[in-house]
Amino acid sequence: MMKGKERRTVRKMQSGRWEAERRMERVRQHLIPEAAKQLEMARCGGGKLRMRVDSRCLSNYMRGKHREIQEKVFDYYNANPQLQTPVEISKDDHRHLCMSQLLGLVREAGIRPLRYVVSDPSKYFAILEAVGSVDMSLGIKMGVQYSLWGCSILNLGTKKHKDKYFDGIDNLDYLGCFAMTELHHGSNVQGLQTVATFDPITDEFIIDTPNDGAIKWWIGNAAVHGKFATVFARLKLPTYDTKGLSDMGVHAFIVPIRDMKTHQPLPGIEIHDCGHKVGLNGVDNGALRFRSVRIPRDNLLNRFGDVSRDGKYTSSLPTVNKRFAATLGELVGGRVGLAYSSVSVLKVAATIAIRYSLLRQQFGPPNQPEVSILDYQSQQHKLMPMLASTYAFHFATTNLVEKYSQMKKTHDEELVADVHALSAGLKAYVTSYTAKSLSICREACGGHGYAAVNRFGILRNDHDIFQTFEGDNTVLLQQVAADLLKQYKGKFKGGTLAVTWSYLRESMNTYLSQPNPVTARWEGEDHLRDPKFQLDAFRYRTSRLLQSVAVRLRKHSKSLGDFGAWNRCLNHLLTLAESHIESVILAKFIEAVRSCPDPSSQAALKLLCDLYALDRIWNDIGTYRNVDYVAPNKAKAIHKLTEYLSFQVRNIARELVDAFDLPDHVTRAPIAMRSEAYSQYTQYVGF
Ligand SMILES: Cc1cc2nc3c(=O)[nH]c(=O)nc-3n(C[C@H](O)[C@H](O)[C@H](O)COP(=O)(O)OP(=O)(O)OC[C@H]3O[C@@H](n4cnc5c(N)ncnc54)[C@H](O)[C@@H]3O)c2cc1C
Repeated sequence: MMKGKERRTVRKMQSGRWEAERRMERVRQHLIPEAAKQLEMARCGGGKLRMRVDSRCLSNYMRGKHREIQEKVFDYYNANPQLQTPVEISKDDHRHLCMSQLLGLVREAGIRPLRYVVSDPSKYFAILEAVGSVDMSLGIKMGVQYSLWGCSILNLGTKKHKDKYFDGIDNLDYLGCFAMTELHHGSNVQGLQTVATFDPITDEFIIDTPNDGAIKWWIGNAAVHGKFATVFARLKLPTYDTKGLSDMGVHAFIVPIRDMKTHQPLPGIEIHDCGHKVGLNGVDNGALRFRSVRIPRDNLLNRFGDVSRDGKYTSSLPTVNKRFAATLGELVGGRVGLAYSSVSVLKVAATIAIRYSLLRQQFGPPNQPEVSILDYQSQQHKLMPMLASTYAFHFATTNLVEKYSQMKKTHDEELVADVHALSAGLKAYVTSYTAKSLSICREACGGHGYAAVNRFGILRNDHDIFQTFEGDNTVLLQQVAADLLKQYKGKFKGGTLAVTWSYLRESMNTYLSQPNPVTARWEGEDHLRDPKFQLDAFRYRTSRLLQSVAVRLRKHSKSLGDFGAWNRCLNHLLTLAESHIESVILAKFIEAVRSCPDPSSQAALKLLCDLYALDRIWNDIGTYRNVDYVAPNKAKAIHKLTEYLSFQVRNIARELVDAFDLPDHVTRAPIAMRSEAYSQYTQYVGF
């Protein structure tokens, strides 16, 4: 006699098998003949589709070493319903709630982010990611306090600043802002106009907003909560003859903006609210104007340049440009955090869209049950390459975080350059991809995707600005392209290549030769799924773009000058940067597949990795065709295989999103609940 539990297990297995059979029948008869053939093979022992994924096992491989603290964050907010952000909330209430959420995390849950920034940055980013899943406004508010205000003190200041401010920042007594952007200048930081003039008589700096264009704008934490701001201003020093002032370039200064007791703006400081935004309304962005605000000389964050009591300037770095680069270089942490958090947004969105697409049924063969919308090839085309990209980005950004942590420990110069370019490229690429995907997910969920409670609208509005702040994506991609060109030129001068670009060393010799007409025709599945073919294809494209843009720039600079030539080739340069970043992402994904110890998880990851690679190649098939890297028959085979891999991923899609390990109280959308999704949705509406 079977016991109750055994009976239930057998019933479950049977129903699972019947469901699989039913699906197979539907596929065979109506949907995808090619896929049906494969299913048939599987049944006859071909085994191709017998992929079993243990989502726990895969999740363990993915989750990284800081999952515990993320669970602490999730549990804390889950246990405090008053701290959960409702779907409808006014701007003022949202700001207030967001502040309470942050205070709760630090003072009740006892999480001290700034300590982790110093001791273990990857743990800090894990907290930031978890907090952003609770409410993106909270993630950004925390980022402003710790990644921007806190890190400006840690990275641009010296010991005296750390000693004075560390604890207050960590425990939120010293809420602060990062005041770089002005009304007239955002991306062009060297164009900032706020001035800090040294007064040798009083041993103070005088901070001034010389015109309306120099009003600090968009400053997070400024409108309501901030007590301090790190203000970026042009340092002006009296000349030796004391008849004029010399401009030493942009420097950072600590400026108290509100009274510690009364919380009123301090004399000379005018603060206004930037108002209601498209998203992130839990963050109080404000505008600041300074009128002869005096701060002690000690408030200059003096790691890269200092002013002595008698007004002399000293720096270990020889030029304004070098000091400026060093200052901005220290601020990459914010960018790393955004890239990492953007992947987390993509995971939430993909989970909601895929779970719902598995649940939702529309139409079907005559006289048979309706099919799940994820069985439609078009739905697979929308969501499966996105799922593959989410995995790809997960490994790439995890690696970025590790590199950043290592850089902070070693201060190795090569690593610093590498992290700088990589964080710019990944931030730009991943946030753009996520922004587009959020709209695709909304649409993939039809009308119910439009209900605010199902989250796509809020996620889309909150995340959209990730493409702009911490460096506009178009501007960041240009930094990547500029770095590639620098490496390319260096190579010809006999220099070495930074780690991330090291593949170019080979590319100069191999990839620039004409494509091989024989391999251009190879279309076998084994060849197309060979990581070597995939990486070669990505790298070939990057190397070609790099070489051709270098030639074009040289040609145009003769008549247009450097600035004009750069602008003439700008779209080409952006394509180059994206191509390079895709190569880096693929290389990391391939490495992650190879290192996975569990065979079934490894097989699932390999499938995703192939889909990521082939989908990207197909996406840019025109380029490959134009240069005959891929012959027509091969292009067709790539397309067919991409569709087929999407179908295969569909079969394990549930397990793959489960492996993201996002509890229902984090995804929150009723349509994506693991069970009773429809009834949770109807309950929300009031039935
Ligand atoms: C919600 C929010 C919060 C913010 N928080 C802060 C904060 O706390 N502190 C702070 O200092 N700042 C903050 N900012 C400002 C933010 O960092 C800037 O908006 C950002 O750096 C972009 O600058 P910009 O707005 O001047 O855009 P612009 O530089 O004017 O860009 C506008 C457009 O021009 C294009 N463009 C600009 N330059 C080039 C170029 N060289 N080549 C090609 N295209 C170009 C861009 O791609 C973009 O499409 C925040 C902004 C927002 C909206």
